[in-house]
Amino acid sequence: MTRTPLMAGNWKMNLNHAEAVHLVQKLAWLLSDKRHDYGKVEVAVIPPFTDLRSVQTIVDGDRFSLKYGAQDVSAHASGAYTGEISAGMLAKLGCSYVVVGHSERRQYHAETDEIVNAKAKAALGEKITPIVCVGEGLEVRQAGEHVPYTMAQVEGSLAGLSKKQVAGLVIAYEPVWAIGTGEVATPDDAQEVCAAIRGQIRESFGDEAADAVRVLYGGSVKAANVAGIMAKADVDGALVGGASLEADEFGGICRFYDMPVLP
Ligand SMILES: O=C[C@H](O)COP(=O)(O)O
Repeated sequence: MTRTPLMAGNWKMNLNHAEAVHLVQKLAWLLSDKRHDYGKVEVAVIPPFTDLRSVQTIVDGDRFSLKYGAQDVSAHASGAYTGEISAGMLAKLGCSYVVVGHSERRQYHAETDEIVNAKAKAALGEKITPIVCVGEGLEVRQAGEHVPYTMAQVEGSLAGLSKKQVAGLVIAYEPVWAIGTGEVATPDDAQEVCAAIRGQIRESFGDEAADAVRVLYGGSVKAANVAGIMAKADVDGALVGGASLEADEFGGICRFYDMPVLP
C-alpha cells in the first residue's frame, strides 16, 4: 500500500499570531512553486492555539492544500476545565490534526498513556486525526530497552481503538534524546523503532491497519538529513520542531525527495 508522506511542523511555544501569518504565507508561496512536485507529500503546521484562527484564514485562501492542527487537546468535551481546549473547538477551527502525548507534555505535564489515550479518543470523536507521540529517553536507550519501552507506550496510547481508527492514525516516534539537541537518530535507529511500531500494530490491529497507519520520525530533522530518514521503509514522514520555524528550511524538508542522502 502507498502511504502519503506527512511532514508536520510543530512550532511548540513559538510565534505569535502576526509571526504565524508571515510564516504560513511564505510557506504557502513556497509550496505553490510549480517547479517542485510538492503534491507527493502532505504538509501540516502545528502552531500554538492562539495562532490557529489566523492560520485558518491564510489556509482558506491558499492554493496549496496546507493542513494544520493543534499541539494538545482536552480529553473532556466541555465544562469546568480552566485553560483547556476541546476537540470540538479545534474541529470548528478546521484542524485536521492534533498532537497527543508529545514527550514535552508527558514530561512537564505528567501525561500518562491513559491520558494520551483519552485525548486521542476525544480527537477521533471530532474527526480530527491524532498524531500520537511515543519514544524513549536517553537512559532507556542506553539500557537497550527502547523497543519494549516504546511498544508499551503504543499499546497504552491506542488501547480500545478500532482497527479502522488505527488505520487512519499518525504515530510519531520521537526519541527524547534527539529532540532539540541536534542529536539526530540514525536512519537505521529510526527504522528499527518505526518498523517495530508497525509490527505491533499488525499484531494488535491487523494487516490493513498496519499497512495504512503512518509512522513519522521526529528529533532534530533538517533539510540536510531528511532524505536518509525518509529512505527507510517504515518511516512515512517527520514531526519537525525547530526546523519548521523557518519557511525555507521546512520547505526543504517537504522536498525530501530532491535532497541528497548523506553518507
Ligand atoms: O515535535 C517535534 C519534535 O519534538 C522534534 O523537535 P526538534 O525537531 O526541534 O528536535
